[in-house]
Amino acid sequence: MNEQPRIILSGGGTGGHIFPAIAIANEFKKRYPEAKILFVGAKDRMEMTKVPEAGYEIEGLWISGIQRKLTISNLLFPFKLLSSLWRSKKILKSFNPDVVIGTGGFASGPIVKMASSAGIKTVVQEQNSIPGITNKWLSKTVDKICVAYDGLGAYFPEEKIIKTGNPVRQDLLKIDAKKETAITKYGLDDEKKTVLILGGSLGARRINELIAANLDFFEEKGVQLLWQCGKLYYEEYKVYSKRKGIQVHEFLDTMDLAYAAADAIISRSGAGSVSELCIVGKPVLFIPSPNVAEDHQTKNAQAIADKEGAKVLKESELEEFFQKRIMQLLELEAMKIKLTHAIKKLALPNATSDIVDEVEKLMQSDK
Ligand SMILES: CC(=O)N[C@H]1[C@@H](OP(=O)(O)OP(=O)(O)OC[C@H]2O[C@@H](n3ccc(=O)[nH]c3=O)[C@H](O)[C@@H]2O)O[C@H](CO)[C@@H](O)[C@@H]1O
Repeated sequence: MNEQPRIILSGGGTGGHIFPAIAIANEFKKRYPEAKILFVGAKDRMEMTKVPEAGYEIEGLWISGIQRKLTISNLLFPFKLLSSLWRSKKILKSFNPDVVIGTGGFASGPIVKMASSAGIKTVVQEQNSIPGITNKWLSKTVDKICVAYDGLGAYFPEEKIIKTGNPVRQDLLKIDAKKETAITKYGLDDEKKTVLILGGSLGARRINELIAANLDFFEEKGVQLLWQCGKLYYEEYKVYSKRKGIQVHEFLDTMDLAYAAADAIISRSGAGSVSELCIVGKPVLFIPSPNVAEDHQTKNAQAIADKEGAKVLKESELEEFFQKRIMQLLELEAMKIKLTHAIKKLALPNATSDIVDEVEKLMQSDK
């Protein structure tokens, strides 16, 4: 194959779409150090900082999602879409990619669509068991669709689907040897148990409220907290970092170390978080977001719980069961062993490499 493939990656809005794209880009760079890679995202969204931090260039489109209510942003949507399609055409013409890969989110719609209609090879990667609007829209015209769950034939053309799993950043694949570094990095007490709290890439209001209401409980139990509260909530919650044994972070940039430090993890069940937690293999309590399309986070979490790989609590059950469940995860040795063993079995650690294999095959084909 050409040693200098030209690749456009596009996905964004939330970390769940950005980090898979970065993992794929890194795998390409490993295989083809001379590869030319460009990201395309949405102006003002998380990708505009996270992608340059990962060492890649990004172009931002004027695009946003459609909300379910009447807003100014919705009224502007047709104009944004037209402007983004036009801008995408220009980007494709000047960058001249061999392939365009979309990892979901509204940011990826225009560029992947324009690439398909220009006859450029295209792939989308769907992280969830129920696809988002953008990938459904793109599925008719793209060449291949890499998925992480069975049953997506209900939404996508069956002949295009390849089950690969979700791309996970390389540094998360081996965390067992990193505990000591993690304890030093986060200044934790190695005599105490650590609970890591994750609200997905943007943070979760209900989880933050729950943790704030249980700070005395954790202190009584001698448990320290590594708490990612999200950018939107940081101003409100950072004050709790003043308490001993509690660290509040807006966003964790070294997730490998955060996972390595944890004795138990409380997390939303976005697809990327779930895929990573299977690889990490620690006791997990999922609290799915009830505010996502077709309740897909509950499905993501339930798929793991059905195989006895994690515990799940709905937001409506937190009052009654939260304290009991989290202490079980920290204290019941037999349960901990059973859960970690079962969740690890569900890991698909070769996903990134399998996706890049599929993209390579497509690039070599006549289409
Ligand atoms: C509210 C919402 O719409 N959530 C969706 C979003 O989730 P969200 O954007 O939260 O994404 P995921 O749970 O899939 O992944 C979160 C990613 O952010 C990283 N991370 C998180 C916190 C942190 O401090 N540092 C950090 O690096 C994690 O390591 C992981 O790679 O996209 C997912 C994948 O399409 C969907 O399944 C979720 O339903």
